[in-house]
Amino acid sequence: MKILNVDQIRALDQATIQNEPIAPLNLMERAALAFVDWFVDHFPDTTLTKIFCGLGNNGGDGLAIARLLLERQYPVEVHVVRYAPRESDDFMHNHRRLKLVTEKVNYIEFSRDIPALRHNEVVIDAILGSGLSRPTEGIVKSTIEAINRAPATVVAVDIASGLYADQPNAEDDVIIEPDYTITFQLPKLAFVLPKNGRYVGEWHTVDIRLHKRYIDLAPTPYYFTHPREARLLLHKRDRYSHKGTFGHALLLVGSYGKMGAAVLSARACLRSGVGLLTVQIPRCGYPVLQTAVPEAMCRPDGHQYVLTGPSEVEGPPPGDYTTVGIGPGIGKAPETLAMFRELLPTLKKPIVVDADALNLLSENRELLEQVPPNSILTPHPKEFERLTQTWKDDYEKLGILRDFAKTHQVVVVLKGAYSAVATPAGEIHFNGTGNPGLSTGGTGDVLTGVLTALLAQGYDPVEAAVLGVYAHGLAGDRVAEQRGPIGMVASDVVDALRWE
Ligand SMILES: NC(=O)C1=CN([C@@H]2O[C@H](COP(=O)(O)OP(=O)(O)OC[C@H]3O[C@@H](n4cnc5c(N)ncnc54)[C@H](O)[C@@H]3O)[C@@H](O)[C@H]2O)[C@@H](O)CC1
Ligand SMILES: Nc1ncnc2c1ncn2[C@@H]1O[C@H](COP(=O)(O)OP(=O)(O)O)[C@@H](O)[C@H]1O
Ligand SMILES: [K+]
Repeated sequence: MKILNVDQIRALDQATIQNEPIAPLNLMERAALAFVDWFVDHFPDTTLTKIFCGLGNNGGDGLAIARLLLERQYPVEVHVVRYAPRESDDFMHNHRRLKLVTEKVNYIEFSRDIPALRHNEVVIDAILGSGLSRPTEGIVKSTIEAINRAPATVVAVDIASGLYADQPNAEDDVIIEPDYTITFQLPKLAFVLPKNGRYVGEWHTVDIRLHKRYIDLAPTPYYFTHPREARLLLHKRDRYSHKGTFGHALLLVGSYGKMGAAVLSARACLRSGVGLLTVQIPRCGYPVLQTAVPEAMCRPDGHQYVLTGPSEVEGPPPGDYTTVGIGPGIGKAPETLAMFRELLPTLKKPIVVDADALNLLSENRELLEQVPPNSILTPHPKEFERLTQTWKDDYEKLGILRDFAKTHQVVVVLKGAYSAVATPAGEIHFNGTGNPGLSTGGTGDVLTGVLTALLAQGYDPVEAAVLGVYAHGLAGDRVAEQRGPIGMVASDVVDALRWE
């Protein structure tokens, strides 16, 4: 699903109006109806609903929503924040329509006009939408502050008032802090950026049938992975397949004290459909791995505690495996760096690079050029900062991320809430699965195993990253559903992986 910028959203509205064709007022009615359909599914008709409207089209939406809820017998109060002398045309039309249904429309010009808000009430925020062009001030700002102080549940129409859809806000901007944002047709870039968490809440898109052809043709580097899109990436298994069909992966993982990372990545790799798995671990990990992961073959390293490369047992060179996953738990010993330095030029196919292997790249930047093209790098923000530079805001970070993936021709999974998969072509795919329960040691090692398995099965690296990140997050969501997010451990995530 595409993420478009504000200019494109405006053009998309116009394209819909001209090509469908549909009158602007009817498009607003359709938007209001879609919002109301969601709203009545979530709040009973006894909910006292206070709708705050601005004077633009977001306010127009709010007035239409008020009328539609009144028709459905909801107890509704309308409060228009009168911050300017002029209203938009569609605001005026909806104002007239609303007046046919109720005489009671309140106007907020001064702070004393702001109504009291209680915990069992719902506030609908329709003050400002995607037309925001400057920081909130005056009575708009005071109203937003009052809403944010109140214990009521807040639902934002399209986007929280005061939040820019596609550019950074200033630290001191006053912005609605909604519980929910119900947005029209496509998500906004602002919704998936860490700084904005409290200005978005739980967000949902509602379909208002905007012009499909315009959306299909609109150029954008930003995408949000819809569950349907993720499922389409999944390869079907042939009836006559055999274990050779699904690749032979080599994981280079673990060190003394961090053998858990090796076990987690190996188990996740097996649970993600790899045909055969060999794991090279320092000698001290041999009994651990053979016991915890009997399905994997083991290549004990010549070194007792860290990876050095040469193995005690015969085996093909790493370049002969279908793919290699390296990093979880390996540490940064000089011997391990030497191994990494020797290994990289021998690899020709895409690999997965995580954790300390990424830190080795940051500290030895010349190695970056040796990483096979289209490899998948999976940094968390700190690791990514070490690989690149600091950023002043989330938007600058996205620019750095796109540049890095393009310059080095790699796929980068920047992990966290809404993990971002950056492609060598400069696109970014945001992932919506996962929850804060995943913020616990080892879940990243699980992701490395997942991605290594997908590469081994012949997935295109971008598709592997998008699908793997999606499935990993979904596994976390299954665990959260069953036992709650707090106390989830990485092994639970492995067990909850499903490929269907
Ligand atoms: N155009 C369309 O066909 C549709 C638009 N829709 C709604 O329209 C909204 C966008 O409407 P608008 O473009 O009118 O935008 P807004 O409703 O955000 O209002 C913009 C107006 O407010 C002013 N303004 C901007 N920042 C301000 C601030 N900080 N303080 C005070 N005034 C400020 C602007 O100068 C402009 O006059 C969307 O968010 C959505 O809710 C929906 O009805 C769907 C269809
Ligand atoms: N709040 C969150 N919401 C969704 N996913 C999260 C959240 N916090 C962490 N994750 C996911 O958990 C994983 C953590 O990886 P990482 O930081 O490398 O952990 P570790 O190094 O301990 O294995 C990543 O896949 C990340 O996207
Ligand atoms: K709003």
